[in-house]
Amino acid sequence: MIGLKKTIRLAKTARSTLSCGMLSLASRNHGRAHLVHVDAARFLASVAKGGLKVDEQLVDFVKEICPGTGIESESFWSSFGKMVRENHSRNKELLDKRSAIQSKIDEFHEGRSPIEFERYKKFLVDIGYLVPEKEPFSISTDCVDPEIALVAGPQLVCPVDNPRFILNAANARWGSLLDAFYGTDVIPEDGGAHRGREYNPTRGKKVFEEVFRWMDDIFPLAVAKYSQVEKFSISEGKLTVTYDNGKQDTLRNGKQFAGFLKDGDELRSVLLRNNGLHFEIVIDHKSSIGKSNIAGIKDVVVESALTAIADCEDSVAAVDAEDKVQVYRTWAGLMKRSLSVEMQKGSRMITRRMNTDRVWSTPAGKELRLPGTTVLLVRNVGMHLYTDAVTLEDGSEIPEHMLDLAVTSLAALHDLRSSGETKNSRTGSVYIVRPKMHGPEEVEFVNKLFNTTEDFLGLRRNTLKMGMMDEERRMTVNLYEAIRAAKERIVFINTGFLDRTGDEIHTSFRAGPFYPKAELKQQPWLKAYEDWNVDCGMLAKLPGKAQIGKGMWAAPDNMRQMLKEKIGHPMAGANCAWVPNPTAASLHALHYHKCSVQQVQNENIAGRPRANLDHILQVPLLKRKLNADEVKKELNNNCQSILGYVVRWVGQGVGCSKVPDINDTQLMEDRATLRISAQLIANWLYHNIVSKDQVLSALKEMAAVVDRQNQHDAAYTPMVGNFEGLEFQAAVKLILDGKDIANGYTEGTLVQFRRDYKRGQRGSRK
Ligand SMILES: CC(=O)SCCNC(=O)CCNC(=O)[C@H](O)C(C)(C)COP(=O)(O)OP(=O)(O)OC[C@H]1O[C@@H](n2cnc3c(N)ncnc32)[C@H](O)[C@@H]1OP(=O)(O)O
Ligand SMILES: O=CC(=O)O
Ligand SMILES: [Mg+2]
Repeated sequence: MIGLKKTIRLAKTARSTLSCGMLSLASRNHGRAHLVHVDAARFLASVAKGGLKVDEQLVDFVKEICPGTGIESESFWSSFGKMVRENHSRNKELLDKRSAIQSKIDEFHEGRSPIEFERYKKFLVDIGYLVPEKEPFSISTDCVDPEIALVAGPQLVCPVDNPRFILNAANARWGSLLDAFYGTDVIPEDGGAHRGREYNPTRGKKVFEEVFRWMDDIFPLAVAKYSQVEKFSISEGKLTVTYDNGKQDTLRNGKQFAGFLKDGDELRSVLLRNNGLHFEIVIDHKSSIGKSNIAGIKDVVVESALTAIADCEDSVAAVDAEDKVQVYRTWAGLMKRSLSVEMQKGSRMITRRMNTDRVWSTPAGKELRLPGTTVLLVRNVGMHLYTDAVTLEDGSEIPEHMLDLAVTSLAALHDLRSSGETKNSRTGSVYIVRPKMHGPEEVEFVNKLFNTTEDFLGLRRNTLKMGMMDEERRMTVNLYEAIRAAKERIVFINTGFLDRTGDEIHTSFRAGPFYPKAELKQQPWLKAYEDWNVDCGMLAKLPGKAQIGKGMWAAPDNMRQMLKEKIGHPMAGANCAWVPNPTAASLHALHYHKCSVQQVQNENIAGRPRANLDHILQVPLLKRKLNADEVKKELNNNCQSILGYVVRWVGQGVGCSKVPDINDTQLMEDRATLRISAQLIANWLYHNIVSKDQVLSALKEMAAVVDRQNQHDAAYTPMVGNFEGLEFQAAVKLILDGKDIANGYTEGTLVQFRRDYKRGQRGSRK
């Protein structure tokens, strides 16, 4: 604990004041005096490094991960300090520019309805929102792993502050298709095929029927069906199947046979390949599942998530040095491949670690080695977040993304420098996803920070690759130029349609009320935005070097619907699309077998006219009258989602939750989905579709529902009876202040309330 005397001494010497655990420091910026308020305990527990004040937990952590990277911690802080000092003002300038542009747009719309389109478009050019496009170009990114550059497949996203989940994500390269069908709603539970605690053979039979149907489709046999196969064997480098009538057959396309494994004379595994993705038939006649079918198939394992994003951003609640160290330590554990978790699985304790490579024999008898893990990318936070884990000497917080960039890159040196057989990147790259950038100028700035980071970590130029989220409206409309600004290191453009929807509302907030959430998705802007992203990616020649990616399937329990619909992503020309968990990755992988993305890109997309920018700029304003029931339902639904998510964020530090909507559909909620819900209600409030009283009473009504949903969670504090509590108040603020919160981002509010919550907890522990 910090001594009171020391605190008071510092308060005096720094011409500062101390109140309620907060220290107010007098500071000057660009010649102007201002007060900086900092958490006294944190400020005093920080250490001077590189002209900054760094929380000692972070100092210790950096010391801990430096050995093996070739970087000394002192030199790291000194270079990092220089980067921050040289760039924090520019960061602020760019954020101010966002606000200035937004104010002009607000002014444009205020009191003017409907939008005069040509005038609006010209105005966007005049204020620098829409920038002119320059001459054609192609990206030149090199040293990209094939999982990103060449093979299309699912991309899993996972909060990096949860070691149990993130290890699962790293290992989600391979997943059991039998389990994916058995354990989800893909197979209906009627006709005795229910899921239960014990294995249900009726369901098991249906699972096999369904899996064989997919195999017949993807890896057809020349004559008959997989359900009729009694035996798999290998002779003279060829796969032979023997049917139950004794006849023999082989694959219609022999090239799909990629490898096998034998135990003595017994065939144990048959490996098939299609569109660069693998499918393994595991054979064991003695296993309980193997006994249930004539061919002795114990499992069908599919190559699932080729890549996974370890998320430091919207699915994570990291508000201070303690949380950031947890995030970074887990990422470092992945980069060192040393991360492990002792965990209870059923009635057993197990240790989860990262898988090693998998090895088969090729048909020609050579070794075939395939990665056992996904290629990991790390998503840093956006430019608008500031952290108190490191401050300038005057106590003001530094841009958190700079810290993320430097520390996640430092940790990744363990992978780059590793001489081990199994590496995250076999081509010597580090993959960093950058969210919420608003156009080329910001990309250029971030690109410069990448250069600086490479320089002080001693990395070859463009080792640090950039994944670029296309999730802000100003980013979308200037995407081609944004890609150009990072053309030597870009490895993906991904349509984060959730943030993008939130920004769609916030940007044109004053123009009028927006459609309810479900209808918003049906409006022309969304399809135009999705197509435009693919078109810009094709024009800049991403295929073969980088991914064109699509967004999250946010209903983790609706796998049947996902299996039906998410094929739309590869069919639209996307090399990857996001899934919320490993099972979804195994199922979504089937889409990339059915659809060759390369073929779609070459035949359907290359050369087509680019999607229409005018459609993207059509603001999806409500064009019909909503009745009272519709308003109430939408209001309740959004309040339920907001509270269900916020209550765990503020009270438990959980950044991503599964929250039931009003129809009892479990939805993945993160900061981006929160942004949509909060912005929509704030927008309706502003345009008098709902009143403040209606909002507050809906929140109270839904608080009771959310309390009930969480009643079995011992760590949960109910909101009913505690409406003054931080959890409830955070939700209120997100809506009531939604009009004025920069870009409608939720993180500032969440962080503030979570920090207060943690401070309160620390106080009560004293
Ligand atoms: C807009 C955007 O930014 S989208 C990107 C951000 N969103 C995400 O990253 C979503 C990630 N997904 C998740 O966090 C979770 O799946 C949630 C919160 C949606 C649901 O979590 P839960 O309710 O705990 O999941 P559920 O009970 O269905 O499954 C838990 C099991 O699945 C695994 N799992 C769930 N999600 C993931 C994941 N993303 N990666 C790896 N494993 C996962 C867990 O490890 C656990 O298995 P285990 O017991 O063997 O460890
Ligand atoms: O980050 C993803 C999104 O949809 O937002
Ligand atoms: Mg997002």
